Amino acid sequence: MASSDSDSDSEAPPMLVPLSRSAIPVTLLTGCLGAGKTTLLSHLIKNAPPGYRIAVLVNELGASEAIEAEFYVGHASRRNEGDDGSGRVAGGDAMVPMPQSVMRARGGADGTNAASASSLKSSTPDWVELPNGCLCCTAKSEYVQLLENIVRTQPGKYHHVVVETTGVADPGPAIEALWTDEGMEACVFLAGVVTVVDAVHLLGQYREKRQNLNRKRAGASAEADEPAREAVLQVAFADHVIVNKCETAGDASTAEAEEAVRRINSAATLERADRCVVDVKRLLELRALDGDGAARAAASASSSSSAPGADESPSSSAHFGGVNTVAVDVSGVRTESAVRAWAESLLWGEQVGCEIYRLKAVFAICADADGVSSSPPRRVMLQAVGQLYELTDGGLWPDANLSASDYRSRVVAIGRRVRRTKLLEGLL
Ligand SMILES: Nc1nc2c(ncn2[C@@H]2O[C@H](COP(=O)(O)OP(=O)(O)OP(=O)(O)O)[C@@H](O)[C@H]2O)c(=O)[nH]1
Repeated sequence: MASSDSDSDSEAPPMLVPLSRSAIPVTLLTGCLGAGKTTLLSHLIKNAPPGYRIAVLVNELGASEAIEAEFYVGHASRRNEGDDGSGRVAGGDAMVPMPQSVMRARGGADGTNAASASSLKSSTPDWVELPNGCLCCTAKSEYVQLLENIVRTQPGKYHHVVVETTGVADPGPAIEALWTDEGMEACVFLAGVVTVVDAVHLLGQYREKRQNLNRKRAGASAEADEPAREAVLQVAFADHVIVNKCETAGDASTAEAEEAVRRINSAATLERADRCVVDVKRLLELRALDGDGAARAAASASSSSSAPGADESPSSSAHFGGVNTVAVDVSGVRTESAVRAWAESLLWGEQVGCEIYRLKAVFAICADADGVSSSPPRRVMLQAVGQLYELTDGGLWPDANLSASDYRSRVVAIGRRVRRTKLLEGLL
């Protein structure tokens, strides 16, 4: 319905309708303190295609009880106007994030900050109010609403949203919130999880974890190993990992860091970088959470994670709190009901003995949930994040002339204490 709030509105030119009304991708950016997340944001914003506007939401857990929330808005087009959008970003060792366009608020006790919000609103149209609260544990609904605000109140303004989680966050709840909120599906979708790791310090963080575990066994506090635990989780939940600071780390340490990433999560794509100079197009076009993303990840999980016995090797995951990747291939066709029963038992069962963070699979399905059979079978992709899962129909299996036993389904699981035998239960 047309709005006629004021005379000025009626005289204004009609609002431009975005060329594409499709949902806006949201990329979740994680990584340990100092790994290079801000450096990556700066690189993304400066090198996005002209006119491609990225809203960046930063949520940090401060040293005190107070939560600091910031909202940056990147203007990719400024680089074409002789201004990189920051005034201070380019050059030098100290990378400073988009300071000209930073808006900051500290929420009040009631979760709002009306006074500063209104003064900021008057000075900039880019203000979005962020209630107080931690993105990853208490502010799920506010976080979702904020993203809705960014997209719905300024239609057509942004082409992409990047949410940077705090440097010590477990990204699981944030991913689940984004992936599941039905109200958001109309205007935004989770495009993928990008994790920046520091090639110089990654292995040190994991070694620290082992030391902390030893200390814990000797009676130290349970919180002692939290940062390292989160470092492992950030890699485990990733769809794309940027191994940063490679030049400083040198070839040997970089290779070791890559090997560590692969052992935790061999389904994620991996990219080396210095100062997070990465392929911007690849990052902006990441679509990891759809059916095709599941198929790509399942196909590319390294063969080492599918080797029988690899999951039982003490060295495979001991350094990483038992977090590993296991890939299995199974032949034959299955019904959708059987696949759902298998997934629910694995993800929801109380006696499973493992904890699944991400699950990606491609199945040959001979009958849908209503029992309607298909010959050739259908290609159905499965994605799971934590306890949530989704099946996506990929159409008829491309090769129609196989005998039933020649269809090969593939499952890749990333989690804690994942075992081949456990994945295969209910599939064979
Ligand atoms: N030597 C080197 N330093 C880098 C590289 N990338 C980033 N840095 C520096 O590392 C420091 C941390 O980088 P940031 O981008 O602020 O890291 P961050 O992940 O945003 O850090 P937090 O916000 O504290 O979590 C900065 O001083 C960067 O300039 C790199 O490839 N090599």
